[in-house]
Amino acid sequence: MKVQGVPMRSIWVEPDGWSVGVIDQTRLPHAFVKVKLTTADEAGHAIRSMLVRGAPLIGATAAYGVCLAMREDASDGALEKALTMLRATRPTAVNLHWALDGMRQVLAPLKPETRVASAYRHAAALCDEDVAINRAIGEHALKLFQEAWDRKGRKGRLNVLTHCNAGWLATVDWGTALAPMYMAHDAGLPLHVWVDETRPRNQGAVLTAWELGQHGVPHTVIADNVGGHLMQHGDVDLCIVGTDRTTAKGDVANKIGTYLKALAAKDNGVPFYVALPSPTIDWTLHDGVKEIPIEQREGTELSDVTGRLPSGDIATVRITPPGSPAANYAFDVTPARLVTALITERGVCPATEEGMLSLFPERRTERSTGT
Ligand SMILES: CSC[C@H]1O[C@H](OP(=O)(O)O)[C@H](O)[C@@H]1O
Repeated sequence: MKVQGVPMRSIWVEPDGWSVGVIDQTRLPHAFVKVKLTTADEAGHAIRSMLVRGAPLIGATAAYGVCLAMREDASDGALEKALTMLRATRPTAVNLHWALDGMRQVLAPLKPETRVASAYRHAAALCDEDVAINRAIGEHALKLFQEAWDRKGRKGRLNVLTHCNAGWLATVDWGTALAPMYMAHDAGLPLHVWVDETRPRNQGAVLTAWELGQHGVPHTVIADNVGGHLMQHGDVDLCIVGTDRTTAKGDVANKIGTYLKALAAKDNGVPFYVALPSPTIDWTLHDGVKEIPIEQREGTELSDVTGRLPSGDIATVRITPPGSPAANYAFDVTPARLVTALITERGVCPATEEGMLSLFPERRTERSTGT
């Protein structure tokens, strides 16, 4: 997408042909800072610290982390060490494991001296595939936006609610849940986006609002607990969110608070869509609530808030009493029964096993043979 009118992706290989450029998302929206990753450890830290975040971008960063590791030492031991380190960075987004499994599958059979070039080729292909997937998701979701606008009699504006950031900053480009927002806005559909602030890391208030503002998409930042009230008063025409891991039966892990939004949507008859790139499907899982690992992060992410002072300086302040512990669950699981439909790069389907297999029939044979 564009930043100050300049097209760019969220991750790129620098002109030196090997170091990896990313945007420091912990500095947004007050500063736009690019960071150069030069080692696998720096890539691992970028993921753990959420300098880069979002399931697809985590996968892409990990893939380039393997590239950086191979530059230093392309031995079998170094490959396994890098894969293990990167795999341990964050537990919930399955794209991380999908990307690393792919890098291992490509590199392990090769002679060490050929691994670096192959690693960069595969990482680049993974990024290009992500962009194509997200563009396709956007096009499929755009049709749902247009249907919602028609149902509304094309009056007023189309109010869409989203949670967290599933924009181009969470992917290599376009985003998943935000891709149709850009397309709808560019097509002239009078879209307005309710942006959940998304405590405690505030990916909505900080990242989604910044992205939409950069593209000129009308939006309003709201507290996480406002969405239900807006739905009760007919001010939300549809919800669309991203996902970090979706099971073979359509249970959706996403940023903490998504489940509560889905409950409110169900109670008010508001369509609740999940933008789902296929690398985010974990075909091995069936019961998301029981089986999807939920990341728990430092309590200080909840007890402390960082922002810009009137002086323009950036500061961090504590908002909780010194003695109060804070529990920081980073994701929750929305059961498939609360999801109106899954929007994948191959089209839209019900959040059911049969619905997903109808779009990914090759998985049917795997499941029947247990491969
Ligand atoms: C398109 S995946 C975006 C997904 O990732 C976010 O989590 P985090 O910011 O912690 O990486 C959130 O769950 C988004 O929906």
